[in-house]
Amino acid sequence: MTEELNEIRKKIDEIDSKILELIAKRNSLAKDVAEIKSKMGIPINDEEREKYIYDRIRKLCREHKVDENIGVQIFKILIEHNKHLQKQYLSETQQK
Ligand SMILES: C=C(O[C@@H]1C=C(C(=O)O)C=C[C@H]1O)C(=O)O
Repeated sequence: MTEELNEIRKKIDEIDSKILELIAKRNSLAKDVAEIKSKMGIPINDEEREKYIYDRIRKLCREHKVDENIGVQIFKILIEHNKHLQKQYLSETQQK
């Protein structure tokens, strides 16, 4: 029983590591996006793009039988954090 639980927890730990790796990859794109937007003179926030992402996430949730609200909540955190990183990057680079 305990061995089986440990095995399952090992799998969960591996999945968590992969999720974190992907979050880091997503975050790392913030600088590139911010750079391009700054050059183009367009705002960091893009509501249309966010709507597209949320609609797509809802669809993926339905396909994978994941609760849509959970999916949207997770991506809200990721998107808000990405915008924060973009703002942080621009304020750091524009000060120099
Ligand atoms: C990354 C972008 O900037 C913002 C952050 C987004 C995200 O984290 O996916 C989406 C739209 C923008 O509000 C983008 O415009 O693609």
